[in-house]
Amino acid sequence: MSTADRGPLRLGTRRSLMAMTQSQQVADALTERTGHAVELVGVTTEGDVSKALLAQIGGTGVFVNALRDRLLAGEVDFAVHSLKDLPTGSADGIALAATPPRDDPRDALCGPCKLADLPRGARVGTGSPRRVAQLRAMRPDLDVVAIRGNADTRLRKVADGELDAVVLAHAGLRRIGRLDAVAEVFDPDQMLPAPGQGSLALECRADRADLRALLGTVDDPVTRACVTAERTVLAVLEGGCSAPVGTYAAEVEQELHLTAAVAAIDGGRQIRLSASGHPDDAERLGRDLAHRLLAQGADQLMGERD
Ligand SMILES: NCc1[nH]cc(CCC(=O)O)c1CC(=O)O
Repeated sequence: MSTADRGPLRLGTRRSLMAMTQSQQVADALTERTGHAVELVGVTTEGDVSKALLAQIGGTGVFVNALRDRLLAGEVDFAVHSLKDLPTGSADGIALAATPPRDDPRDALCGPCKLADLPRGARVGTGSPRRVAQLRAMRPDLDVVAIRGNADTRLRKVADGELDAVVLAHAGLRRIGRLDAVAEVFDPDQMLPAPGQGSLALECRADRADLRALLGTVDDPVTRACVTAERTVLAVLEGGCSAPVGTYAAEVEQELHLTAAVAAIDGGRQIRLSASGHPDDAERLGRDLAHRLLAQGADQLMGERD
């Protein structure tokens, strides 16, 4: 039976507002391009129920594995993930069928004022070692507090006065309709985003050529090249989403520009390098840059924990 005979395509998604919103956007884009109806199937993942800090459980696919299990069992046709939550290694039997056009990849400060105007010793929440390291590099006086929970929960801690500010992904805030909370959007020169931040990933079973072609209609090759370069840096450095690794790639006039940094968690030292090349060589660009970072001591910096 071909895909067209099966009724609506079943899209597996996490149940959070952010996940549901981004999945519905993908569903609408697919229906517009292909005429296929798409229905959302909510799936609870380990990352949604575990209380552990992401820095401890992250990088191992806690937001992803349950969705992949549903794909392999044939219970859903494809899954939509935040690309930043995908482990860098490939998964048996699973294909990355599309990366739709990327949303804003930058991080945002949510609070009463810009970072420079926060009082000395202000309490700023984030669970990400990458954000911790870069925040401390800019403002060593801050009290950086480890938090987790969905974006709404984190914003509530600011509203309740428990924290002075939190750092969140601009893309996620836009998806949950909370750009009103943003006081400052960090330029990548100040804070390099996580590899793949702001991008989505559509996965399906590798043996479903029909689906891969159908999902490919929403793929954006520029996004694919950028996130390939970024994720290759992370893969070579063997870090997950919990590693203090920031990257940013952009394509300008058919040239791919990539910047990557590894930062000590105390903000004391950072190694930051850039390279450019052809978008078709995205993987090599990422690999070469990662090896240059390692040659300058990146692995030693990543190993330093406080
Ligand atoms: N790990 C949680 C997560 N996964 C993706 C996003 C944001 C949206 C995106 O990057 O696409 C977030 C929240 C955050 O970092 O603020």
